[in-house]
Amino acid sequence: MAGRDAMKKRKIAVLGSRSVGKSSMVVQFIENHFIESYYPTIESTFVKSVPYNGTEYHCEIIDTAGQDEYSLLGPKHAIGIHGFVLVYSVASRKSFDMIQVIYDKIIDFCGVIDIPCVIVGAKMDLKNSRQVDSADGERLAAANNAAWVETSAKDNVNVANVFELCLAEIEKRAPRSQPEPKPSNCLVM
Ligand SMILES: Nc1nc2c(ncn2[C@@H]2O[C@H](COP(=O)(O)OP(=O)(O)OP(=O)(O)O)[C@@H](O)[C@H]2O)c(=O)[nH]1
Repeated sequence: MAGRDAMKKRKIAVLGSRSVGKSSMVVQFIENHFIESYYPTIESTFVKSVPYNGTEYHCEIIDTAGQDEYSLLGPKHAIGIHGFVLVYSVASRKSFDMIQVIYDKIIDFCGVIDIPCVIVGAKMDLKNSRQVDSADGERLAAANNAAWVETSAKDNVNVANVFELCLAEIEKRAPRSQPEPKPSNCLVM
């Protein structure tokens, strides 16, 4: 009999400052094209079956509205999230600085010390306007026990890796004896 493992469900929330490229990254992953224009997101949910490590994962990817330091985590918005993708633009130091702020809000809200998380340096094609070195991104991820990758939705570089890394972070924390990891019950709005 095909068990639950044949199609595991995973909810992934994509968070970060405004205009860092969250929607473009998700749309490139789901629909394989790049959005040139900027349309601020309210919230969109996408689904995709993602093969990882010999298993098909039914991923629900929640593309959230851009965050700032005043955005609040509200219990009314809390839903079961298994993994977090925190996105900054390599061309915006401010968006990079927001990553720790968002990370800490999630940790505080969930009352945990560690979450399955991938930190993403988006827009790596913008070589001439880079404000964040790769080494800074790697250091931030290491300090927070998170995975890290740089991407370009425009050139479709490393976009699929983001979601594979996120599944890896989720699965790393899932006890082998239990079929489903406990959702972290958090969503930053
Ligand atoms: N050069 C370049 N531009 C990008 C890339 N990804 C996104 N952009 C552009 O950046 C702008 C913002 O992209 P969005 O994907 O809408 O950003 P967002 O983070 O979803 O924005 P919010 O909805 O406000 O949170 C758009 O004009 C995109 O075309 C990329 O990889 N390279």
